[in-house]
Amino acid sequence: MLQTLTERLFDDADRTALDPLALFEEWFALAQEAEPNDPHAMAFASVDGDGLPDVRMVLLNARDERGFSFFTNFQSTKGHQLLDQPKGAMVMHWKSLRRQIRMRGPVEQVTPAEADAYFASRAKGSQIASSVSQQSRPLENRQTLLDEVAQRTSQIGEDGVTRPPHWSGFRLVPSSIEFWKDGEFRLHDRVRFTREGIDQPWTSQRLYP
Ligand SMILES: Cc1cc2nc3c(=O)[nH]c(=O)nc-3n(C[C@H](O)[C@H](O)[C@H](O)COP(=O)(O)O)c2cc1C
Ligand SMILES: Cc1ncc(COP(=O)(O)O)c(CN)c1O
Repeated sequence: MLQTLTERLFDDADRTALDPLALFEEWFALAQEAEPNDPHAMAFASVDGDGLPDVRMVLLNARDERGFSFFTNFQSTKGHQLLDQPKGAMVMHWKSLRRQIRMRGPVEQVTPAEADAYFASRAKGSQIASSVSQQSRPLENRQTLLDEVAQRTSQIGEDGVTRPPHWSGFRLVPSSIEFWKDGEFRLHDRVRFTREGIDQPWTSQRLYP
């Protein structure tokens, strides 16, 4: 009988040839079926200049062998933190599945072409919001934001919205990926994959829960 990747993941006799990115896809597909909303939401942690961690939710965008990306304002708090210290960690927790995936690693910027392509695919309202929002900076009141959006909307008219140069994507290049699945009486299953670099092989290890 054909085993799922997850069955092989937690089968201690047979884990060697497993690709954590393929496992991610298996779990993410289940999450897309089961989660009531935002299966692609992830908490993303960065550190500030004092080494104090910071964390917020973002939406996972593209993912491939290069890493896992999300889009944001590079002038936001997280933008400054990640430009200054390009490393991060993320966690996705799917309550409906009782499963968690964590990753850590260096962070790089997506290419301008990738950012342009994704920005162009977004709803015009979201494009305008991203071009107006001075994300993470003080806002006097909500009406100010609404006025700025209205002004930009009438300026743009029927034209397309150009991606602001400070709105782009960060890509987490995982050096570790951990899979966690809920078990009875807290006897959860955990397996962590690590690698020395992006072109190095993954090795895996079961961990105490
Ligand atoms: C489910 C969810 C998804 C979010 N996705 C994003 C996102 O993809 N990009 C983004 O910039 N902010 C996103 N936000 C808002 C961030 O959590 C955060 O408030 C904002 O980016 C400012 O963070 P910062 O001050 O640490 O830079 C999301 C919030 C939630 C609750
Ligand atoms: C401020 C902000 N920017 C970007 C995003 C990503 O969403 P999308 O690119 O799908 O509009 C979100 C999602 N909640 C957001 O809140």
